[in-house]
Amino acid sequence: MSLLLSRLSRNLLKESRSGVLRIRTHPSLPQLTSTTRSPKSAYSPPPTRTFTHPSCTLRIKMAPLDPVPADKAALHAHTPIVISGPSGAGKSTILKRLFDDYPNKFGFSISHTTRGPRGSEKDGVEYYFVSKEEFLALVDKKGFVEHAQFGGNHYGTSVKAVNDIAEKGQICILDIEMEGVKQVANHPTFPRPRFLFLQPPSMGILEKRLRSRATDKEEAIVKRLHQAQVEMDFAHSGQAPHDKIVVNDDLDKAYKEVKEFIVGDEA
Ligand SMILES: Nc1ncnc2c1ncn2[C@@H]1O[C@H](COP(=O)(O)OP(=O)(O)OP(=O)(O)O)[C@@H](O)[C@H]1O
Repeated sequence: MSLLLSRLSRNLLKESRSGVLRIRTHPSLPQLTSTTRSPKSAYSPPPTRTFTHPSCTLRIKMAPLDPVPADKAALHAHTPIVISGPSGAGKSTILKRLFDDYPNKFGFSISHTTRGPRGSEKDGVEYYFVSKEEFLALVDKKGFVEHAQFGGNHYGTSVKAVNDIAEKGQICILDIEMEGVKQVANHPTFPRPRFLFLQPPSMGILEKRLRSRATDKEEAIVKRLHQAQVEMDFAHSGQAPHDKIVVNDDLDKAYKEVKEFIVGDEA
């Protein structure tokens, strides 16, 4: 029986890696029969597979790795760009210029959230509004390229939402913070995007810009500066996936560098 179990676990390992069930038993072993209880919807818990052998019954929860397949051809043709950098580094300023210069070339993916809609927000427009159970089921299925929890609510960028942009023939721009960057870089199936880090010239200049932006209270500025140092340390740690670091000192110069990185020959 232990031989049977070890064969089963080896085969199940193969299945969980490939997402395809392959049960190959040794000819000397009794035939195994299996049945699957399928999930009711895309967000339901994973199916259960029951293996029956004359001496025992094995019930295993299947958790396929890639139930939300990435459209690799579209993502290759329109490779998403992950832009990150400390708050106040100038990401929005530079992206706005880029979108103005290249209307229709870029798209932002629609995120999922477990928070309720506010005001006139509509499902599938500002966000996909889902329940916590639906969100966590998608997390289990590796359906998010990155996700996080803020203020008791979950937020995430789904593989499908990024696919949708690439399938429309646009480059998806993901403006995300450090933990999200790590998740995207380590996603088991999502094709590697291109990573750009926007860096302020110095912490002193970043502080000045945050203060003159005048959108935050003192406490928030102190928090942002602390986090900025963490992000800068990560960016220069040798562990970061960044393909390019642009220092945003002179805005025109920084924009030119970002543009060249993102649109290449078209710049
Ligand atoms: N090169 C630059 N020189 C001077 N000021 C700049 C430069 N780049 C951006 N700024 C200013 O710095 C402030 C912060 O920029 P911005 O809001 O684009 O940063 P951000 O990285 O998008 O921040 P957040 O992550 O908080 O959204 C803005 O007031 C912007 O006008």
